[in-house]
Amino acid sequence: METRHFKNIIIGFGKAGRALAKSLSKNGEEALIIERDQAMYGGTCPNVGCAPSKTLIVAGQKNMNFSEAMTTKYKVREILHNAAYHGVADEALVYVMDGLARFINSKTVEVVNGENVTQVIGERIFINTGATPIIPEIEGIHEAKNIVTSEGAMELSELPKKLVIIGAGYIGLEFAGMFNKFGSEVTILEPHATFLPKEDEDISNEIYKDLVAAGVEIQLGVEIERITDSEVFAGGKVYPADKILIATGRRPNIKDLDLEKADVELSENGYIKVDDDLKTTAQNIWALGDVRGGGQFYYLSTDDFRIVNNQLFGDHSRKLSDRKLVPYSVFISPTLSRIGLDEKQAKEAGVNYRLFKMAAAPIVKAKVVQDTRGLLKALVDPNTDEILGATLYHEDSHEVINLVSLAMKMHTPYQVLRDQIFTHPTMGEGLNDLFQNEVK
Ligand SMILES: Cc1cc2nc3c(=O)[nH]c(=O)nc-3n(C[C@H](O)[C@H](O)[C@H](O)COP(=O)(O)OP(=O)(O)OC[C@H]3O[C@@H](n4cnc5c(N)ncnc54)[C@H](O)[C@@H]3O)c2cc1C
Ligand SMILES: NC(=O)c1ccc[n+]([C@@H]2O[C@H](COP(=O)([O-])OP(=O)(O)OC[C@H]3O[C@@H](n4cnc5c(N)ncnc54)[C@H](O)[C@@H]3O)[C@@H](O)[C@H]2O)c1
Repeated sequence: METRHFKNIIIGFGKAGRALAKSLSKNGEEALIIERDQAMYGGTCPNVGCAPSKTLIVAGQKNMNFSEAMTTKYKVREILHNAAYHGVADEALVYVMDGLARFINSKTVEVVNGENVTQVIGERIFINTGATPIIPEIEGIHEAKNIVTSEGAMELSELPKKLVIIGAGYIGLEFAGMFNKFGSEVTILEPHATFLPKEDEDISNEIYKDLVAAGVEIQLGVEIERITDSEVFAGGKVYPADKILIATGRRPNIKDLDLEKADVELSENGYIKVDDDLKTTAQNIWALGDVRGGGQFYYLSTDDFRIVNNQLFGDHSRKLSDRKLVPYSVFISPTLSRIGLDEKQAKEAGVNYRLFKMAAAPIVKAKVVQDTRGLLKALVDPNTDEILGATLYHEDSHEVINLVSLAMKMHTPYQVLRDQIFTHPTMGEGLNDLFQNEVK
């Protein structure tokens, strides 16, 4: 068996891994990046995650039909896939190896590619293997022919007439909105009795109302009993389906890694355990991105890269524990975006706050784009005037939330956003209005 030595080995071609490979090369160090599937060069986001799903969502909003949208998605995916691959593989000191990686010990990794097995020995090893859909144990799920995950749902050659989605999380809601826009009859089945339990009730009520008004059926508090090729039995009812999308969360890709051989331990929730430097329990091994838990977002994988890169080539000041504010956006229509505390959390934590709240309808840009749905909320610290959190449910909120996020990070008093000059007409101007609308 061939054995090769590299100073740095990266397992998985995810966002953090490819950014790190590039940086290592730019800093004069050799890096091997191992990927089990050539179609996944670049990882989940450009190939089967964020980018293709958002391309389809936007295509639907532009009133493309399903087939046109799919053609567009394939084009965008190819561009992003190639850019991700060449952005790394063309680096002078980066080597790409195809195959499934598994540990032999904490310095040695075996890479299996069909009949070929290569051993690679590395001084440092970085695990960036991402996550994969959870398929829950529901009777019939493994036999039923029309089951898809998010990946399969974005590869369909025909629009399903009736789509049943199991799970009302990020993927469930985004795909519900998307397929509904293309013309599918969509039903979401969710065992949790509360819709969007993490959000304030006034926000989740608005979203529920808008999805139902668009034609999405949402069944909450239903236990999924059984699945056949064309039906889902849940909560004592039968839901006919041409396709059944399983959107019940994603688990870390660790099954094939033989982590115990490298003394890499897992945390209680089953993700790779890391310290404040993203080091695992093995001193020469790090874990980055979805595989280590802590929020499955592209931008957190990017930020994990920044932490490790700062250790290797910076002043080692950047720590995981510094990451206190993480915004998120759910790409339904309109988009839900949030950062920091909402009212529910503030009350639970006994945090005093001033509440600012307004409907999206008065914002001029909302009228211009003829989408006046939505609600904006922000919490402000009564002592410091700093923003404690904001939930924005409106057109383009995924852009506006980044302004609020920056203001919070810079400890900017809310009056700055209230009085800021924004260009017109933009949804950002809504912040001028929001911070004048205190609820007393
Ligand atoms: C449908 C969908 C939509 C999403 N939308 C968004 C969004 O809008 N915004 C957002 O921020 N996030 C979104 N996400 C989440 C986002 O895609 C992930 O958080 C992010 O891509 C994780 O990247 P990563 O660096 O952890 O690894 P990944 O990009 O998942 O890469 C891991 C790579 O490792 C490879 N691999 C695994 N095991 C091995 C092994 N043993 N040997 C060799 N290679 C291996 C895999 O094939 C894969 O290419 C979405 C996810 C999905 C599924
Ligand atoms: N806009 C974005 O940033 C974006 C978009 C898509 C995905 N993602 C990432 O991908 C991850 C995975 O998304 P997801 O929607 O699969 O997971 P999720 O954790 O967001 O939602 C899973 C849903 O499935 C339900 N569920 C769990 N087990 C079930 C079962 N056995 N039967 C029926 N329902 C069940 C849960 O109650 C929950 O509502 C997200 O956590 C997110 O981090 C992000």
